[in-house]
Amino acid sequence: MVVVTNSQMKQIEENSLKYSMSMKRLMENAGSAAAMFIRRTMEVDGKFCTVFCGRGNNGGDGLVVARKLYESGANVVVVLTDGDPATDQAKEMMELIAPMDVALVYYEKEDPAYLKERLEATDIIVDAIYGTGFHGQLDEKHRKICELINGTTAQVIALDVPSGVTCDTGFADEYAVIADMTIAFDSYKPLHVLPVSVGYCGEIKTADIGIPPQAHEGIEGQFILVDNEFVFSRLPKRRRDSHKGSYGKLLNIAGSQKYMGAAILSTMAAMRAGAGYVTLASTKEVCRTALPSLLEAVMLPLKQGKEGHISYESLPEILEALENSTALLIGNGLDVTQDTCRLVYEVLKNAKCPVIVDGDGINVISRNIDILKQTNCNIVLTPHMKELSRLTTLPIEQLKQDRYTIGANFAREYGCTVVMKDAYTATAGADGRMYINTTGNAGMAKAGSGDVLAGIIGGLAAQGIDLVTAAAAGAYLHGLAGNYAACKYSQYGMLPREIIDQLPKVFLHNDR
Ligand SMILES: NC(=O)C1=CN([C@@H]2O[C@H](COP(=O)(O)OP(=O)(O)OC[C@H]3O[C@@H](n4cnc5c(N)ncnc54)[C@H](OP(=O)(O)O)[C@@H]3O)[C@@H](O)[C@H]2O)[C@H](O)CC1
Ligand SMILES: [K+]
Repeated sequence: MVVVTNSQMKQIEENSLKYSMSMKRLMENAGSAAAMFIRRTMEVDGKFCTVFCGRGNNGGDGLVVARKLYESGANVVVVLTDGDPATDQAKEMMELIAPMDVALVYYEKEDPAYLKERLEATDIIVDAIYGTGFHGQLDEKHRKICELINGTTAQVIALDVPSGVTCDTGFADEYAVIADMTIAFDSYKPLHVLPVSVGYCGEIKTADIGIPPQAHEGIEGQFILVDNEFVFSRLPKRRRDSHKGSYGKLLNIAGSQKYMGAAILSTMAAMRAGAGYVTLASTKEVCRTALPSLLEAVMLPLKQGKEGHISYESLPEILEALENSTALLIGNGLDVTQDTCRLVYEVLKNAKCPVIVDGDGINVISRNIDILKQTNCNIVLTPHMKELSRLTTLPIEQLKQDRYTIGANFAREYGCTVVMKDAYTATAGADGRMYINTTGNAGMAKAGSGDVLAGIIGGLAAQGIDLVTAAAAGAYLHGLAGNYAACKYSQYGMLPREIIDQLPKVFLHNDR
């Protein structure tokens, strides 16, 4: 599905002007298409419609819808929420509607009691206050208006964007319009697919507004919704004539006296994700303890430092093992000590295979971010919000509002893939693309889930699956297996290890 950003949409609109299209025509087409969708979905003749129009082009589209619904027999009132239209084409639409028997009221000048009464009698509300031009938060006046809209029983149809939702981030003001239907003009925009905003849209329809196909040339979608088709079209079936060497060797440098479970979970998950060999490189104590749970893994027992972590003296053994590995996973439960910092830096500088850095590996990198520029390998980082905040040195509040832009910029600047773990994990590729994951549930919000995800990504990468795909597909598989685990053990009761147990079911259901 092609999803275009606000600026890409503007570019498409500009391109279309080169093919003898005009802004006025586009607005007329947008409003007409929206009115047609409304007519197709509900009875309009004789119904009460209230159209809320802002001062921008979204409001102009609303004026066209108002005219078309009036022509279809509706009793129409237009409420101008911000005074007269401000753009040329919206002004023209105002002139066209003026002679009609459509009441035009200015929100500020109207008696609130009349408006309340009118809304109680309204069957259809058209939200044309803000479209793609909205940014920031709703002001007090518009919050009141949106509250009125959301408080009615009328069908609410949003034009392009439910007002109060920001196009590219999906960030919604707490009073944003909650629509029953959103009519996206020409293309899906990020807010129509982003998990944070999709709930505000209701049913989403795309309307052809007459933009010629050539106007889309050269516009590449930046947001990709990861679904079953995306994942399983990229995970090959295993060949009957293959052997364990065909599925790669993952070196997993993980664990410490404090965090033994992280080493076990990540190793187990990598094996369940199909890797041919998985080697756990950890302290002797961790390896000995982990062995009964990891019968199929290869153990690389290393010297233990004073604080119970892998000693820096183990570096030569690790580098030797790295030589014949097809992927490296580093960081799960490593602990942050002087030794592990030096170890992570040296290993990253020497690695040539794809590398997945999780947990304490990320914390170590955050202390010396430039290390990412001194490597000769492809890297995936898998930070949760707090770790992303450390990596970018930005507050979590800011990340929550715009993690897509921030994550994409970070990925581009450091040439790596960033899996931003959250209720809805998003993976930023170094090429600026964003892969949105929708699987998963709140039962996965438990210590150890991240180790499982890192292991899955590592297991896929070891098999030669390109890193961005391994990361995006890994997040999807992890979430889906988590959903199966929640069905079996409940969100309260499920454990991260059960996500690993459910992974085979995900593969089985998809003939892998
Ligand atoms: N893309 C196309 O081909 C077509 C798009 N159409 C429609 O146009 C809108 C986009 O229209 P635009 O005029 O760019 O923007 P809006 O109508 O969404 O709103 C712009 C005005 O709102 C102000 N604004 C923004 N945020 C706030 C806020 N938080 N508080 C108060 N006011 C706000 C904004 O002010 P600025 O300060 O940013 O200048 C604008 O005045 C698109 O969604 C489609 O519906 C066409 O009609 C068809 C072709
Ligand atoms: K709108």
